[in-house]
Amino acid sequence: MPDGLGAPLFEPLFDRVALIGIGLIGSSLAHICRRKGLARRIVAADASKEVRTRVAELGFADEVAPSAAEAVRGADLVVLCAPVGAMGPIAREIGPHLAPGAIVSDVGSVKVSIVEAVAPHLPASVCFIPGHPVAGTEYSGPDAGFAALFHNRWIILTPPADADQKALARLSAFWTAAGANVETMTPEHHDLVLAITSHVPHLIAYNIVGTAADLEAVTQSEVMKFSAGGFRDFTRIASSDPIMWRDIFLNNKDAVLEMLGRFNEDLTALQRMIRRGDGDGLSELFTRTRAIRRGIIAQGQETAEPDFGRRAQEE
Ligand SMILES: NC(=O)c1ccc[n+]([C@@H]2O[C@H](COP(=O)([O-])OP(=O)(O)OC[C@H]3O[C@@H](n4cnc5c(N)ncnc54)[C@H](O)[C@@H]3O)[C@@H](O)[C@H]2O)c1
Ligand SMILES: O=C(O)C(=O)C[C@]1(C(=O)O)C=C[C@@H](O)C=C1
Repeated sequence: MPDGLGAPLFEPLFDRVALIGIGLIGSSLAHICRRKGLARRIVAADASKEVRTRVAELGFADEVAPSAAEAVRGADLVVLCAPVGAMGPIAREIGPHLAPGAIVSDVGSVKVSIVEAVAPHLPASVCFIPGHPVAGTEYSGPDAGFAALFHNRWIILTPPADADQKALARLSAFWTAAGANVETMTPEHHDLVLAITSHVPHLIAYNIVGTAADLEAVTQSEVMKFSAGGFRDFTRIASSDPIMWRDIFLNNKDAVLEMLGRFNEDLTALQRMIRRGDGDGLSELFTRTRAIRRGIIAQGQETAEPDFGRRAQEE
């Protein structure tokens, strides 16, 4: 049955793509590279021996390198797919082994701190174009990836002002062929936008699930038994990878705290409406928020019942 991802390219866009860190995102990139013929050779590296063994078993890479330094040798595209806090140390390791002219990118969920941590370790002969696919699930690890993850999702690239335009076009073509829509912006703006659209929502989910877990008047079995709708959606988000999210909050501190300040002010206003019995105020806000959800669906960013490969994972 056709998978909706289109035919493979006639010519691969890259000779050797090195993916460093093979969890959900790294393995999804390997799958789509293979599925669409984006690279002549896909090389995988991961700090964990267990993960390297599993990647070799799963067979979605042509080669599993013993180290990141080995993986990047001769690569014309290197994509760092590790947790945000690991990007700087990886850049330090691979810097001396990068091929001149290589494009180096990443998929980290924050951008300013990654640019600061990675750029100083890269030689002037490579082109560093940071990136962030706004696509994911609550699952992690090399078994979690699937080729359609980026399909019809955004990839945000944050090229430096003096970035090589040919390299930018080549990386954009790579993501477009992977099914994504490309947008460019500064790292600072990226971090502010993602603070409100992704980071604070995750913090709220972690917080509400933690609050429910700590209640004395409602038992744990009641929380589980009556989690049919809203709370259940929060538990999905709050089951996301702890290391990944620890690193995101530690590395997008200013923007997250700024958005949390705004969130707290609005929450206080809502609290007041409830206390004062301001039904008009509540329904006016809820009408506005419903329109936002409908706008997202109309843009095709969300389906009524998103799956994102979850069914396969849960079986
Ligand atoms: N999960 C999502 O929804 C999502 C979406 C978009 C972007 N991101 C970003 O993508 C990156 C990867 O996320 P993921 O969900 O694939 O994580 P994951 O936990 O599934 O996989 C991360 C992998 O990186 C490896 N790793 C850790 N340190 C390393 C190092 N020093 N060298 C080499 N490998 C190392 C780990 O062993 C693991 O296999 C993160 O920066 C995250 O912020 C995640
Ligand atoms: O769909 C989910 O489970 C996600 O949390 C994906 C999500 C997001 O917040 O939208 C999470 C982190 C990423 O950096 C990008 C995407």
